[in-house]
Amino acid sequence: MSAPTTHAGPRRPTPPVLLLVTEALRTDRAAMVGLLGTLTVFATLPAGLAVASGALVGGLDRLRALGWPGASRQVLLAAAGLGLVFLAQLVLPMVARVVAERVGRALDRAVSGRVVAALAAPTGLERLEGPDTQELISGVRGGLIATNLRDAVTGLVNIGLVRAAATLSALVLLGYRWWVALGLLAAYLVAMVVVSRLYQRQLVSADGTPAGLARALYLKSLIITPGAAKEVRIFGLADWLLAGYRDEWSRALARVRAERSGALRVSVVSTVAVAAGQALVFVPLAADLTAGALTPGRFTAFAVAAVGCGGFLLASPDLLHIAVGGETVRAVRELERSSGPTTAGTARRPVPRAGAIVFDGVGFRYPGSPDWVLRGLDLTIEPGTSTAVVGVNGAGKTTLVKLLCGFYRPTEGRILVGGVDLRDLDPVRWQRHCAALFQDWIRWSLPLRDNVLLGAPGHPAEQHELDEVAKTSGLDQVVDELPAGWDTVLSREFDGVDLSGGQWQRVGLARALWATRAGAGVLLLDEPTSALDVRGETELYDLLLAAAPGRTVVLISHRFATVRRADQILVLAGGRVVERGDHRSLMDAGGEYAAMFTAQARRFREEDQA
Ligand SMILES: Nc1ncnc2c1ncn2[C@@H]1O[C@H](COP(=O)(O)OP(=O)(O)OP(=O)(O)O)[C@@H](O)[C@H]1O
Repeated sequence: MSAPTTHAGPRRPTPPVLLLVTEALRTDRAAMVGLLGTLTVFATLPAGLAVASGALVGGLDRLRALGWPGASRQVLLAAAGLGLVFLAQLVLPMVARVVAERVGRALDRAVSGRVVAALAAPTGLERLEGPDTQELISGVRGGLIATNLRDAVTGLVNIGLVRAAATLSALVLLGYRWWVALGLLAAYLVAMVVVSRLYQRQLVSADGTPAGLARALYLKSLIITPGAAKEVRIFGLADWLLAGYRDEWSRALARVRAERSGALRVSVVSTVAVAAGQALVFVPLAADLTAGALTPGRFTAFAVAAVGCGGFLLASPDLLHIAVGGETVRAVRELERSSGPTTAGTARRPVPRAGAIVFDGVGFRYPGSPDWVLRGLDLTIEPGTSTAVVGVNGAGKTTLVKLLCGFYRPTEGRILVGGVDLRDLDPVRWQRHCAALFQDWIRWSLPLRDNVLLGAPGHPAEQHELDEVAKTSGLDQVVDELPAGWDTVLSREFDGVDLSGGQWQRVGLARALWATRAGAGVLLLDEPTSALDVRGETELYDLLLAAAPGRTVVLISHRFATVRRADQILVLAGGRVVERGDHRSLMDAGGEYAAMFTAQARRFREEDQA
């Protein structure tokens, strides 16, 4: 049953100004209230200017008629008022801009932190890989959010200052002739709508720009990234990367630039048209002055008010900054909304201590992809046993592990853990229960000790336990050779050392093992030892199994010498398990496994003989 509809049409999106003001108030209420107060005071200044200059001219008029000291009080008061207004007009915008800068920076920090928190919160990867999220991530990483929000808050203040002042000036004109004030206001409103539309169009044309800019910056960064340095040199990629960077950069900005020049033309035309309207106000004013219907003082007050209305004409980039900042806030709110249910959903059952892992008719397509990676997948992994998964490249082995970790939900079918659907388990506890080493595990630029301990942050680190883990993963020799042992930073970038591929793999294994020590019951290894020689890998696997008694181990490997030791071997093809059994039974069956094993064994024999 679908949820009852609460409104007839799509809801109007909240205007960017409102979004920015509410977020800014949430971030730094005191500064924002001060800012709004400053704006309110500033808004009265042009009206004050009109009144004070009118009073001064009127006073001078009286002075001519009455002389000193009869009109002196009015003249002096008006002059003092005028001076105060000028001073405030000078000081208040400066104060407002400084406060706006502070609020903008605070907002930027808060929003960037919220994006990171929202991205880190979900246990699944779907949201993280979505194109909208990618754009936000590009924005956070490239510092674009920082610029967006700071410029938007400053823009709010700039526009707020002039618009508020212009509105009060228009109100002063009401005291002259209501139809003049309203006519002028109507003309300005039309111009404002036209200009806002133009900026909105610019915003639409900027859609996708952050992603384009991020691609460009990525290409440029490759030229100076140590990790890419070898290939950049050996294949002579520097020129190609630089050209690609320039190309992506200008393509990303091409539409924005084209739109910007169009916008400039139209805003100039609308500004001139409205300025002409404003000038027309001086016709009745002059006529009334000449006819004696207006005193020189009142004429001056209204003339100054008419000029003060010019703030409406402002078609500045601030409007674009406000629109962009508003969109950023909207996107962040949307991200937070969509991240919420994944973490705080209904799935709260504790992880069963015992019981098999069962894939029951599991089918899976990656979000947005029409292709089934797995379909009709049935398999059982008994607790405390080892299972090896084999299959050709792209068969879906890693995908199977990712589903098991709860990074994605099956498109169809279900995964049961001790009889409980994975969807109903507490996702965070389940992920802590799985220790995994993926093909692309992280090489933290941190001391070796942290590289291992991060397998279970917060778990008390006893040195003898760390040493045992190092022994099991073959890391002990590496520790002995490192200049500062466990405290050696594993990165040259941070004044440390770098390890070989095989040594790094042992670090990764030690991390996964540390997680099992901390209580993880399932050990998932996705080609964890591909950089080791065959003998090293086989020995290591034996050690691992011995070091993780009672743990459920799932191993993905293309090395059959290792695979053969598993209690159960699954052959994956066409998205399903096509063969299962232990090494002996699969060899006896003479199927795909036997063929792959024999081919690999023959190759190794030939290599040995050679
Ligand atoms: N994040 C993703 N989004 C869309 N498709 C993906 C994603 N990750 C993997 N795939 C696709 O899913 C299929 C299975 O990939 P998977 O990595 O599970 O294969 P594999 O058996 O582990 O391969 P290999 O032996 O090469 O590691 C491939 O066609 C791959 O392109």
